[in-house]
Amino acid sequence: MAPHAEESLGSANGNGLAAASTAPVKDLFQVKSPNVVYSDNEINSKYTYRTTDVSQGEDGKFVATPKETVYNFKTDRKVGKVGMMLVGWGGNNGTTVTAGIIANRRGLSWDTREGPRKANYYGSVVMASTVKLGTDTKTGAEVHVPFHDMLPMVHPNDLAIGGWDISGMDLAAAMDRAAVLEPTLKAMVKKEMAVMKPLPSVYYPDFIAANQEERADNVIPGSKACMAHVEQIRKDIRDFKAAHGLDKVIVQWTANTERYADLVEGVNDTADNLMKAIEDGHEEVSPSTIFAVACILENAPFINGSPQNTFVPGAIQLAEKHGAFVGGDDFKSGQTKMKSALVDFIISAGIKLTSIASYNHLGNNDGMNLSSHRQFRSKEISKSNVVDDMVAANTVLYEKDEHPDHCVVIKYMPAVGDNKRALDEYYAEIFMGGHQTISIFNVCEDSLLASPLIIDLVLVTEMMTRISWQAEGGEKDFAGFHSVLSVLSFMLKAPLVPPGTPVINALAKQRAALTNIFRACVGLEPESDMTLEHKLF
Ligand SMILES: NC(=O)c1ccc[n+]([C@@H]2O[C@H](COP(=O)([O-])OP(=O)(O)OC[C@H]3O[C@@H](n4cnc5c(N)ncnc54)[C@H](O)[C@@H]3O)[C@@H](O)[C@H]2O)c1
Ligand SMILES: O=P([O-])([O-])O[C@@H]1[C@@H](O)[C@H](O)[C@@H](O)[C@H](O)[C@@H]1O
Repeated sequence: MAPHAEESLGSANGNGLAAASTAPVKDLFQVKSPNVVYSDNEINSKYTYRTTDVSQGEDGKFVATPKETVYNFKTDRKVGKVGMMLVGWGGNNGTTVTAGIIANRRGLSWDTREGPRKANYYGSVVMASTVKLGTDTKTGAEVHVPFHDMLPMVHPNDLAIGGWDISGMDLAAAMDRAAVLEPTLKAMVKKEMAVMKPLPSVYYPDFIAANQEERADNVIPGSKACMAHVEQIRKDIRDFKAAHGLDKVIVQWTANTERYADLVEGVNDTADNLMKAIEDGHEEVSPSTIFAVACILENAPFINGSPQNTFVPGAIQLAEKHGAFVGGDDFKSGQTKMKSALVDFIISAGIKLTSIASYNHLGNNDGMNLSSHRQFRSKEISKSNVVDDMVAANTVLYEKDEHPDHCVVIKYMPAVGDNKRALDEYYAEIFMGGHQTISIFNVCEDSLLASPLIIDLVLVTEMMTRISWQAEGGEKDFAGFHSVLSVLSFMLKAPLVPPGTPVINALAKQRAALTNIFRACVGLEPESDMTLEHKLF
């Protein structure tokens, strides 16, 4: 039985899947410390953040100075009723994640040719991974807890789900079109999904491949930016929130990859110019930026799961101005997720990676859209930049501006459908003139890897709306994290970061940042893995 019992099943209708009634979640652990105070509504922690300031003297020698900053973190323990609205809801990812949540909520099992399968959240770092809490006082063994239990988080089974699509197909028919899930599972969720209808969306043909036009039968009138589109999307969000009695809505772009928008001074360089460009119907304002602006104005966090530059500088400035959360870009599901771990291992092992060849082919609609060069170019950028920080960090192996050869190839092969074939070759120089070649062949249903990321992005983003911070002794009152949620980077290929801050792509560092920020909210130190208790005795 799913954690949230049958009687909590929400109904499905044209507004989408209703939220389930949230059973109160019990704490799996409490921290016993003078720096942590639990009340019914809040967890308050005092956290000493320890870093090292580095300066370089005239003689070129570094001087490293330990630094301590004390923060107070406040976490609202009330989860409330949460909705997820997907742009591109009728696509492979949108239909798959919706069916997956219904199956988990109902605790479904279904037959496959390899035997019975049960609903699960595998591939979700929040729902299917654990975090080391500490060491057992008696046995010295490590104690791990489910990531989801680190803080009071919303459960995906309880999410209300809705969204938009330029294709008006109902979710059951769209799930069939996606051809991702087993027929036995589809049959079990078909009835609920057949009554779910995507809301009409904005469609500016020049931003996605021309081959997408045939499915665009559910569009809001107008083929370029206008304020009426912004207001319609804002109204859709308000109506969805009211229809399901929600406390908040998180919106994600899982629609087609768009071409990059040109960055034009006076058009999308500032918040005011972007708003004026929308008023004026400027052709460089994309549908995804229209959604971003609408969500910012509606204070609904907006996450971009595709690689295009939705967050033009004016959109970032608008989010900062309104204190609204944004995040992106491009779900990091398979080939790139592996690359960000493998490159980190190779280079941090002192092996000189000199060439990365990344090829994949797939036959789903995403692949068809990417068969158009301008849309592929958006994806090529997000898939290529993922090694930059790891290379730049190793000045022993690489001269300044030296980096491995790196190519990204994506081909559309309809026959394989959603079952993406990814082939990678990593070529490296090793000791005394030797070479190492690592070849990887990775087959996966792309949407089954991306759907758990959509869930993680909602869960972590929603959690971030309930965490505030204050510098100890500072005049400023408690405030939210910066509008650009770089803490989401573990789920994204091209992490969006606050302007002027570094981009971290190394997968282990991204996960550590996420888990250690959650640990700080309950007053726990980062996990150092030093295990001195097992070395100094
Ligand atoms: N593993 C993955 O599946 C994966 C990984 C990383 C990124 N992505 C990105 O996620 C996105 C979705 O992937 P998918 O496989 O679900 O693609 P898909 O083509 O199956 O679904 C996209 C949906 O968006 C709809 N759409 C297009 N323009 C729209 C608009 N302006 N408003 C509303 N709906 C619109 C389409 O009709 C379609 O139903 C793509 O951009 C893809 O590059 C996917
Ligand atoms: O996440 P990842 O596996 O590196 O990259 C994937 C690409 O390889 C694939 O071609 C594309 O269709 C998916 O949208 C996704 O971006």
